[in-house]
Amino acid sequence: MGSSVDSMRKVITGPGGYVLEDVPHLTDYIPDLPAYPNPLQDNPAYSVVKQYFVDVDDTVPQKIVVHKDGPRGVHFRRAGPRQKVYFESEEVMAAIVTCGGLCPGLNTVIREIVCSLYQMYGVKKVLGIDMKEGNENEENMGGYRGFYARNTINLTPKNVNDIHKRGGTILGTSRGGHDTKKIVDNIQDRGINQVYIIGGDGTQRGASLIYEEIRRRGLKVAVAGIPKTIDNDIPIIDKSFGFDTAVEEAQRAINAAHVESESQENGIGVVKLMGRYSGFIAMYATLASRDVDCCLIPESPFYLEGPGGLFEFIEKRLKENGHMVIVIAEGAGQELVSESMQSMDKKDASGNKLLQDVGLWMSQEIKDFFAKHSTLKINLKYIDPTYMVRAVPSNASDNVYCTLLAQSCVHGVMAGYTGFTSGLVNGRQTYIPFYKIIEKQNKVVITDRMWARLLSSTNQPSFLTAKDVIEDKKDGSCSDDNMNKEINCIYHNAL
Ligand SMILES: Nc1ncnc2c1ncn2[C@@H]1O[C@H](COP(=O)(O)OP(=O)(O)O)[C@@H](O)[C@H]1O
Ligand SMILES: O=P(O)(O)OC[C@H]1O[C@](O)(COP(=O)(O)O)[C@@H](O)[C@@H]1O
Ligand SMILES: [Mg+2]
Repeated sequence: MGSSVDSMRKVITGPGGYVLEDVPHLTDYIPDLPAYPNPLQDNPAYSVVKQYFVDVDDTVPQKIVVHKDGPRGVHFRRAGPRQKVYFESEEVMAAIVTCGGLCPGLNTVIREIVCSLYQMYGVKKVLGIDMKEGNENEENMGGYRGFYARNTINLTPKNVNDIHKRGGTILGTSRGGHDTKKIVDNIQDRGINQVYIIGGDGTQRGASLIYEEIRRRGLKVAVAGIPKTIDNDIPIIDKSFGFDTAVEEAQRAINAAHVESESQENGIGVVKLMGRYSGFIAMYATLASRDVDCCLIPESPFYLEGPGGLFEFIEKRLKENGHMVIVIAEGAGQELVSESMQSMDKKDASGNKLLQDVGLWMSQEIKDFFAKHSTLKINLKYIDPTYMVRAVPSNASDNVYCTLLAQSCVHGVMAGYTGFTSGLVNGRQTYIPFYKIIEKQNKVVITDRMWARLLSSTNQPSFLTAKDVIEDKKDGSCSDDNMNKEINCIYHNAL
């Protein structure tokens, strides 16, 4: 076995091309840290479970589909309770923060972190980095800004008892305002030694900077992330929590579009769904619904006019069926909108591109085209349920998923791991180092099998020429990584 460690990466290699992308541990920079027996060994609920503690050498492969002659490949540390912990119950002062956009399941994760700390590890001090109510001052918003607002809420199993039944986050959230030094000063001032950060790709980037600064200062503070993204755009993990709920909620809008369109002559229902850079919600909602005739996502450029274009397809489908439903992800076709409207290059406080309303724009373009160039008299209804899919409470399967993510995260932190994100990889809970989570964004690969499944289910044009496909494959974007993710998404959705 070989190993290489720098301040960012801990990589262990083994026979047959085995690679472990390990996560940092507090003892990497505080060598004489005392360890204690895990209190779970005396917990009646767990002590009867054979092999409840995870073997330190257990790891989970990133790819489960491998060629018989291929290397064993990248692995991640398996999550779960360890024999030893590096925090005594009484010394723990934990903090939980939620950042970025909303996502179903945020409250479930908060609840389960609190309950796991209290009930499994006997911890009594858990703070929520909270939004101060009734004050419009920017300093008092939730998310990372909440660290400077000096506003915390004591979280106990009692006061989080039924929060998982509510959408949103009881702690509030925000975009922008990440100041690493100020945040770490605040963590130090308050005596916080465990930080649980729930958020998307931007949040995990921020969490990674916080971890690095804490390590630079040599503090005994563990930093852990729980990946949150409604868009499912975080790499490596099978899927993000709340995604199933969002897809389910999107069905309601698609159903409405279908009922509306079917009830009128040449009815067209247009539904806009979330997906700034990645079209996973639109793709899965389309595959689930079977009422959708055309799904448009940011990863698949499309065009309106001429042979093989959207207008031609709409006309054909209306002549065949008398009605149709189009699902469009909000990030799709942005270049077309910019061409025809004044280009808007604005960003939000976190630096995310602000989008123009492609659904509204496309609906108008379709109406104009049919008014001017077709004998068909269309009836178009535009449905925009974007925020509805993320403001709802998480469904049953997401609740279970959130619970396991939160428990895994707490076990990892108590065991002294830091600088990691808790994530599901090939159906197993793992610890993934921050740098792997933030190195790229997960996108739908339109030359992979899942998109082909969608195209064959809707029978829509691919808007791609053979030349585009060859160039896309040359780019290497047809990755095995994504293939694995898709296989797993199907597997989990099927459960
Ligand atoms: N590159 C970055 N470095 C540090 N903090 C970041 C970075 N990108 C985003 N953040 C912070 O993370 C928080 C959430 O980011 P945002 O992009 O809005 O949502 P999400 O985490 O869901 O992607 C914001 O407070 C933002 O300032
Ligand atoms: O209007 P807001 O709150 O900025 O949120 C809109 C955006 O949030 C998203 O849901 C993604 O947000 P996150 O990266 O925070 O998960 C996008 O799909 C959408 O464009
Ligand atoms: Mg994001």
